[in-house]
Amino acid sequence: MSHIVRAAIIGATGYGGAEVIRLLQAHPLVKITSVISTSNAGAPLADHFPHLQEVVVDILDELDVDLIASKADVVFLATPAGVSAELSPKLLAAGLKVIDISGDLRLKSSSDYEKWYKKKPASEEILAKSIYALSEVFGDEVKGSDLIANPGCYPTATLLGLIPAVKAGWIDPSTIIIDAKSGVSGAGRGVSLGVHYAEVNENLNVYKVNKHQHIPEIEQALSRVAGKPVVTTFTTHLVPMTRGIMSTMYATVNGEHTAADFIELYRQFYEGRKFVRIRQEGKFPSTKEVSGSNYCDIGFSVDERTGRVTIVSVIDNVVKGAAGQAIQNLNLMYGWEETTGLLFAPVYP
Ligand SMILES: NC(=O)C1=CN([C@@H]2O[C@H](COP(=O)(O)OP(=O)(O)OC[C@H]3O[C@@H](n4cnc5c(N)ncnc54)[C@H](OP(=O)(O)O)[C@@H]3O)[C@@H](O)[C@H]2O)C=CC1
Ligand SMILES: CC(=O)N[C@@H](CCC(=O)OP(=O)(O)O)C(=O)O
Repeated sequence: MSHIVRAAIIGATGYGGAEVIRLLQAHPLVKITSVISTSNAGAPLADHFPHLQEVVVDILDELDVDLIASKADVVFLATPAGVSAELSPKLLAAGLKVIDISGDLRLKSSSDYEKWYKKKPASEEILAKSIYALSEVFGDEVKGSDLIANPGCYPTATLLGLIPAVKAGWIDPSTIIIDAKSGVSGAGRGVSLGVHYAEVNENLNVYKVNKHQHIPEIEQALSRVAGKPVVTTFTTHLVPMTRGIMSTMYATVNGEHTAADFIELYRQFYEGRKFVRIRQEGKFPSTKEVSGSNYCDIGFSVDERTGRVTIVSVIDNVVKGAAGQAIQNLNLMYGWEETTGLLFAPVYP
């Protein structure tokens, strides 16, 4: 029988942190022992998130590494870029396991991190130690590790949709184009003009064209799987909805593979992995069909006229794209069944 693992959440007053709390409170093998805020320590968490009143330990702790180490075994960082690069080494030195939901530890090249995030990178030692934990693909490396770089939201949807085909050599990686769309919660709880209701409602915005920080993350993973450098075109759009990511991907098919062939390839690749669901031929997923859940749903079409495949992949950005996958990785880290505490159906409608 497993012992109960004690968890602390840094960034508990943000969307990612709140979702870690919501999901962990139902996890049978974890107890939340500390919720942490840098700007509101001593205040009740319910002041920020009334929906969490009486759900967990309510008073926000300050960010003090020794205090965290005295209360917890594992720490989730749901913090802005730049925080984990500096904080992770201290947390590890205090004997804690670290699961970082930010982008700080995902890129193995510190110069890429500096270029795309415009922040000071983590040390080479920390970058070498962190495991890029796209659970269904690199999950074998997670067990027993103590430093997890949780994948980004867009990369999760995109990579789960592309990797089986790239690995099998069924698509030409140099032809991949990714058209991605996100709900507004992906931008976090902080208010800015770009997420203002009047700017987003009944509007469709393209943003960070050829400048998005997830481009090097997607290319890093695709290059690893392809065994050669891969560059891609990846474009993001903001959609007037709260949760959800849809990544629509196009690539030239190598050889003669039908949509039915792709479906079979992906079903085999993800066999036994409950959180990736492959649609039947002619069926495509919508974001609402995974909302509030840890599922990633994928559909296919092959156009015989162009020789291209269209792959559509959807996730909930805050669950599979952040907190849910982080808990899936916690499960893998401790050698538990990866679905523990996560097998709930999407919220529909
Ligand atoms: N939202 C999403 O869908 C996804 C987000 N992510 C990533 O997860 C991270 C968190 O995102 P999200 O929750 O949306 O962001 P939010 O802006 O909603 O929350 C971030 C939280 O970080 C805390 N914080 C700010 N500065 C510091 C600091 N210097 N040290 C410690 N904590 C700090 C703040 O709380 P306080 O001031 O109380 O300390 C704040 O509530 C980001 O790196 C984001 O890019 C990744 C995947 C998906
Ligand atoms: C809608 C929206 O603004 N989404 C954010 C997602 C940010 C994110 O998740 O950042 P990291 O994965 O790099 O931590 C964006 O596109 O930048």
